[in-house]
Amino acid sequence: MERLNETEIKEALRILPDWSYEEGSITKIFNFKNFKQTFAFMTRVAFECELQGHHPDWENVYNRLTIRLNTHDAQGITKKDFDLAHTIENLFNS
Ligand SMILES: C[C@H](O)[C@H](O)[C@H]1CNC2=NC(N)=NC(=O)C2=N1
Repeated sequence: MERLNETEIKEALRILPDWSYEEGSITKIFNFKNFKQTFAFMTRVAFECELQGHHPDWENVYNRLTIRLNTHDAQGITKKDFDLAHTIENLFNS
């Protein structure tokens, strides 16, 4: 899949609240009430990742979840990352 350039990435980020482009990934920090809520959300995300064949680099510390998305094969950001970011947002907002 084709790598997006920096202008395309900035443009696509405009409709993704609190996501930013940092160090080769698109990233967002999610905060929850507690660990259980956080891990429940991670589980829902994990099933979607399997469906999409695309997976985040993520880090969980108690009620905080940092998600970073990039495409290894393309060595950058592709539409796959934005598709997954939108899926994650939809799950977060439902
Ligand atoms: C072998 C497997 O299909 C690849 O490693 C997939 C799986 N999940 C992936 N996830 C992400 N974020 N980037 C990839 O390039 C990627 N590639």
